[in-house]
Amino acid sequence: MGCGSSTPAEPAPSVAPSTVSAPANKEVENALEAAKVEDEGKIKMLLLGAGESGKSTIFKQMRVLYGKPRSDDDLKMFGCVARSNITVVMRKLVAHLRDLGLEEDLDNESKAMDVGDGMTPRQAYDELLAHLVDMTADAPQDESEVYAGDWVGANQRAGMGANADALLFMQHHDCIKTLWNTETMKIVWNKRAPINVIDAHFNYLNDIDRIAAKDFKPTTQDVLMSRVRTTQVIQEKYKIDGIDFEIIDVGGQRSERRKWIDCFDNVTAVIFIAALSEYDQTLAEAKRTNRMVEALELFRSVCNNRAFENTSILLFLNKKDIFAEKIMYSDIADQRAFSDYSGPTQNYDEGVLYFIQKFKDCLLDDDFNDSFIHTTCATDTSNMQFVLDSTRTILMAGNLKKSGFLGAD
Ligand SMILES: Nc1nc2c(ncn2[C@@H]2O[C@H](COP(=O)(O)OP(=O)(O)OP(=O)(O)O)[C@@H](O)[C@H]2O)c(=O)[nH]1
Ligand SMILES: [Mg+2]
Repeated sequence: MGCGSSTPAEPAPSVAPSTVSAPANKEVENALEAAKVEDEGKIKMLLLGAGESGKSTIFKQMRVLYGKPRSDDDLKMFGCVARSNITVVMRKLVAHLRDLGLEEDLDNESKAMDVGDGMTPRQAYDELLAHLVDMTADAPQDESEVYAGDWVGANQRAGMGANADALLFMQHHDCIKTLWNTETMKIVWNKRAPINVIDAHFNYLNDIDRIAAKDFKPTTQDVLMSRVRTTQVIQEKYKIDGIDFEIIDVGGQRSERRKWIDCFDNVTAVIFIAALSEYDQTLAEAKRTNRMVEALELFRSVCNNRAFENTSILLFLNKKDIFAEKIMYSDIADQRAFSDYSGPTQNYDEGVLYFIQKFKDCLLDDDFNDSFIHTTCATDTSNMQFVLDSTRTILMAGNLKKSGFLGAD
């Protein structure tokens, strides 16, 4: 297989025949046979889907459920990423507050508050606008001073951009907290669809003090909620109940998809992940394209790809938690692409069924009729344990042939 990987596959034995004696030849044959048998018993799962659908989160859950605990070095990197994620989301929200013309609301809120010696929401907003959005403020404080005694600190593995944003978080977390806790910000949050923020970072924003603390050590949940765009094919191997599993994660944004084809060989199952909650959002990389429309098109092309003729295809409709929340204030039928939705508003079950049908409509034949589809929350370990265990059982039984699965959970 041609995938680049963080955990390279065992190299297949290869020796040029002309240089090998007869007994050695036998050894090579045996080794090749052993490798083939090992490969045949192995279950190879490929995670596919558009950007931000949740592939890497499921990849991380495999490690939580079946792999080794993270090293401190890993956790420091994720700590740095989590802090930078907060700066990214806040930068977008502050700019959006301005674009929505809500500064006056913030002023009114500030006037009605008695903050004593503390800062008003308007002051917090002005500071964030200068430092995070317009970059009109002075150069930041010395990094070593900010990170003195900090467990996470700066982290080379997180990359330059994440380090710069994590530093901004450490310098302005008081302002971020003050502004986040305003009524005006609640309005901005509910109008976030056009600005493509990561919904899971809502939880980070509600936990600023812990994340800014010098002894902050990311929890498993923090790691699962952290966001780094995948730009490399990554694979990991697990032995579960004596069976070898290999799971492959790829980048889902448009520019990453040309790398997918290198991973198509000998795949037992494709797990296609689509975010249910993204029906009212547009792509990060193409602002005019609805994310759900993109996911449907991508699903169509994956299911009808000849490379997967003999491959099981499973569909995970992910981010069900965000979908459940969003459906209460963002109507499916308000989206041009889904104006044919005729079910009741604010109805989770009807909304899910509608999108399941949209995915089924992508198939040329009815092979998928027997299939199982899971609605998932990739950041919820117990939900993923249930889903991945049943996926595993079905794949191991070998009774999934070019289909997916449909199971209410
Ligand atoms: N609330 C919630 N957040 C989720 C869920 N699944 C993923 N996320 C979050 O969504 C963000 C994007 O998820 P990723 O796993 O990085 O998405 P991806 O599909 O790997 O994206 P690319 O690497 O760009 O292809 C992360 O911050 C996750 O924590 C979910 O079911 N619920
Ligand atoms: Mg990813």
